[in-house]
Amino acid sequence: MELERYIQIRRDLHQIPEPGFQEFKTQQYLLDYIAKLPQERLEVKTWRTGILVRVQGTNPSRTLAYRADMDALAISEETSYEFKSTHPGFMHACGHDVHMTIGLGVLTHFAQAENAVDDNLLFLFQPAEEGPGGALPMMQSDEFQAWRPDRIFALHIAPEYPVGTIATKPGILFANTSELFIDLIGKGGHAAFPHTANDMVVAQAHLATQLQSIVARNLDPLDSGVVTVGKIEAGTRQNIIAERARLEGTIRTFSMESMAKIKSRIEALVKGIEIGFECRAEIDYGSNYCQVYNDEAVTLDFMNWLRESGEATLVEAKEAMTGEDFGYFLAEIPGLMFWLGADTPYGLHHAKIEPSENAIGVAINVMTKYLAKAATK
Ligand SMILES: CC(=O)N[C@@H](CCC[C@H](N)C(=O)O)C(=O)O
Repeated sequence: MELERYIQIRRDLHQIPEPGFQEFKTQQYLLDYIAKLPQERLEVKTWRTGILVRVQGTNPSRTLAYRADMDALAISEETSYEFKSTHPGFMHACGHDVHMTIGLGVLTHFAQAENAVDDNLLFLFQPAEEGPGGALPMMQSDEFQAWRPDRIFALHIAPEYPVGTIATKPGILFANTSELFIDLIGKGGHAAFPHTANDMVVAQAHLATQLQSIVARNLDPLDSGVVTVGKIEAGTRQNIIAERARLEGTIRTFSMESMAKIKSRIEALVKGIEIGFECRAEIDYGSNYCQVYNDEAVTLDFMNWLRESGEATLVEAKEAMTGEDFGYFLAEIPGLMFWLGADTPYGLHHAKIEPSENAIGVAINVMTKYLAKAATK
């Protein structure tokens, strides 16, 4: 494997980050690369801005899939890279450039005649993982259903683990998620006459603080949940009372009961704000992802193989409050997701994150060897 070649691909992809369902340049870049591979056993389809590539097996009885997400985040990059994003305000800050590169690396290996395996292999390049969610509609598409796999695998870079480490576990790995958008609509006015207005900056500040009481006071302390407000917007200038405010956030839980409980508490608190501040509120839960639940048998097979082969250092992962629409694939198809050590001091979604590119070689090696074993009778 030529690691330099894949590092260059990752850098190329890093420079063209695009938001969900707008991955046009990314899709073209991947298609151009795929077109240069030996085509004898390849079949390629596009679905919206995504791509499906099937590598025909020599004696197939099933199909094994690897899925990579494609979209980027609305973050202004602050890395030390010379190959920074060329799309102002957007950045691959969640490793999807790395995930796609690994997908191309594994695909390149199996496209070579000498590396043919018995079963079919399917490579999914999926749009819109960060939102609004590409996994569910991709799964429901005719393109996917015609090639529906029997097993499915995905990985996610993990800043906190050293390169050469893979962390996973059977059962729940990532949380259920729901986006959260709350609009508060009051009455604007002159800054000097607050008694004639309903100030949505003050209402929003109360609400943002109250929302933090839900996990602390309404959830069983032995359960886990997150309510994060990541963005607030209000007002137009310093001497005008704001007529509108908007809070944007996300909810995370490990059970649907806790998700329902948190949502009902949000609704009660928002009602209280409406009454207390004589305003109107609108709540929108945006896109919701189901938990990432790793199939027990498939995960234990992968973990045992990794332990025995020594291709990477295996760590038993803990559940995380991250979300992933890959959970939709796993709800129907046995498979697993794992964390790939990428050793960077900045976390996912940080403007300075610089995942180690050596992780690319580790993952290509692990996935080609594991898929070769799993797809050979
Ligand atoms: C791996 C990762 O970071 N995934 C995202 C998924 C976001 C889902 C949705 N847009 C939301 O915010 O609820 C994450 O933030 O965990």
